[in-house]
Amino acid sequence: MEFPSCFAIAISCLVPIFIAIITKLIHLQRPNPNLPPGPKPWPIIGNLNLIGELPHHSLHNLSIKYGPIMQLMFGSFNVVIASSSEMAKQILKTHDHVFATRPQTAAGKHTCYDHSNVTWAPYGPQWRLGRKIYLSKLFSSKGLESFHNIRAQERHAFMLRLFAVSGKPVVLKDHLFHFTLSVICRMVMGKKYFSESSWSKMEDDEERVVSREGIQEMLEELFVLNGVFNIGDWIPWLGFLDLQGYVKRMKDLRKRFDRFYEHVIGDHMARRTQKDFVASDFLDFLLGLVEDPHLDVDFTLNGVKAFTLDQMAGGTDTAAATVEWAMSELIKRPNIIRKANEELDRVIGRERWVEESDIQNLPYLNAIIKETLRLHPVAVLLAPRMALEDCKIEGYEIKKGTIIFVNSWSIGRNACSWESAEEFCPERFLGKNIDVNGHNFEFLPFGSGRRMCPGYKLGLKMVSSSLANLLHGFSWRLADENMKPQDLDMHELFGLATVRRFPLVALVEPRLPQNLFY
Ligand code: HEM
Repeated sequence: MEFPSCFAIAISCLVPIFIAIITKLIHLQRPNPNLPPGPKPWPIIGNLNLIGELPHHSLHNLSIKYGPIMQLMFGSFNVVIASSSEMAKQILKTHDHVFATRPQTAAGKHTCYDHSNVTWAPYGPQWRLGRKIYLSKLFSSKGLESFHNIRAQERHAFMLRLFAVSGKPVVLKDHLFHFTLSVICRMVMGKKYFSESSWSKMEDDEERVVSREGIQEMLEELFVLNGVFNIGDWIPWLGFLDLQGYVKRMKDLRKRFDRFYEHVIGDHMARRTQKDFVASDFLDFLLGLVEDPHLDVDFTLNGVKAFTLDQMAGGTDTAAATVEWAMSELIKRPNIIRKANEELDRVIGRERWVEESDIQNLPYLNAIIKETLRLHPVAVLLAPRMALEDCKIEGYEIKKGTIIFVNSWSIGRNACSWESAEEFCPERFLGKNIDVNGHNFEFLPFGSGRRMCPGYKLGLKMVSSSLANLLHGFSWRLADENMKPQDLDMHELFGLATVRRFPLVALVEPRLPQNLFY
C-alpha cells in the first residue's frame, strides 16, 4: 500500500480512539449540597464531551444544570469552574493570594519566552517586577497622560483612513487593529516599526521588517495559540507527540517574533551607543534594566521581548475586538445609534471630533461600552489561574495545582444579576454605579484581584474614544445590502481573546463637515 493511503487509514483509526481517550479523561464533578459539615467530596457524575462546542458555552450550560462551582477532571488535572459573581468573589478576592499564579502551558513556554511575560509568569519576582513597571511607567495617570498625543494623532489618522474608503466595503477590524497597534508600538517602541504598505511593497521599505498585515496575523495567531486546548498541556505524557501540531506552530511563531524584536532591539541598542543618547521610550527603559545590577531578578533580553509582547498582545486585539463587537451590536439596532448620535450632537456638536476628555460627559456612550463588555467580554474565561496551596470554598476542597477558570461570559449573562440578560440594552447601566474596575463581581471584563488586567484604563481609553468618533464621524450600514441588520451573524471564535467568527464588513459615509477630514 502506498504511503498516503496507509497514512490516511492510520489517521482515520487514530482519531476516534483519540477522541474516546479525551472524552474518558474529562469528568464532571460537582458539589453535593446535602452533605454534613466538613470537607465535602466532589462526586464524579459522568464523562463529558466538550469537543465541538465553544468551551465557555458548554461550561455555561453545565453551570445552569450543576451550579455555580463545579470541578472537572481534565486529562491529568483538576479544573474548577466558577460561574457566578459570588464564586468569582471567593476566588478573585477572598482567596486571591491562593489563586495568584498561572498554569505553565506550552504557549507560555514557546510563544512568551518561557513564561517571562507578566501574563504567563508564575506568581513571583519576574511577575512583580513587570506589574510594578507597567503600573508606574505606562498606566499611571502621568504615564497615560504622557502618551495622550500619540493616541490623538493615531485616532485622527484612523478617521482619515476610513474617510478615504467611504462608500466602499470596509473590514472594520483591520482598521481598528491598525489604530491600536500604531498606538501601542509608538508608546512602547517609540515608532511603528511595521510597514504601512502591503506585502508586495515591503521590500522597498528597508527600515521595516514586517508589514502591518504581517504583524496583525502574528498577533492573531498568538491569541489563538494561547487559547487552544493543547493536549500536551492536559495530558503531559502525550505532549511529545504534538498531536494537533500546535507546538510546531508556536515554535514557528516565536521565530517570527524573534526576527521582529531583534530588529527593534538592534535599532535601540545602536541609539544607546550615541553620545547624546537619552532614553525616550519604554523599550529604552527596559534595556536599561538588563544592565541594572540591583534588580532581584535576572532580567535578560528575553525579558525585554516578553514585556514588549505583553503590551502588543494585551493592547491590540482586545481593544479592537471590543469595538468590533460594539459596532456589530449597534448596526443591528439603528435606534441605539440614533440615541448615541443625539448625545454626541448635543454634547460635542458637529464642528469637531470627540476628545478623550469628553468621554466622561457621554453617559449613553459609556453605557454602550459597558453593555458590550457585559455580553462580549473578549477574555471569556479570563486567563487561567492555578491554586498555590490547598484551599476550601463553600466547604469543597480545592487541591494545590488545580486550574481555575472564572467564566466571565456566563457571569455577564446570569439571570440572577441581570434582567433580560441576553438582550443588548445599554439603558440598564444608566444611573447605576457598576464599573469595570474589578469591584463588581457580576461584571468582570478585565478580571479582578492581583492578576487583574493592568492595562484596563488604556484599553478603555482606546475603546471609548475610537467608538465615540466612529459614531460621531460616520453613518453606518452593512455592506451586504441584501442582509437585514438583525440577521447579522454573531458567532464567536474562541481564543484567549474571543472575537467575531466572521469580520464585520460595513459601508461608512461621513457625518461631519468635509473640512474635519483633512
Ligand atoms: C478592552 C481591552 C482589554 C481587555 C478586555 C482586557 C482583558 C484582560 C483580562 C480579562 C485579563 C485577565 C485578568 C485575570 O486573570 O483576572 C487581562 C490580563 C492582562 N492584560 Fe488586559 N485587557 C485589555 C487591554 C489591555 C491593555 C491595553 C494591556 C496593555 C497594553 C493589557 C495587558 C494585560 C496584561 C499584561 C495582563 C496579564 C496580567 C497578569 O497576569 O498579572 N490589557 N486583560
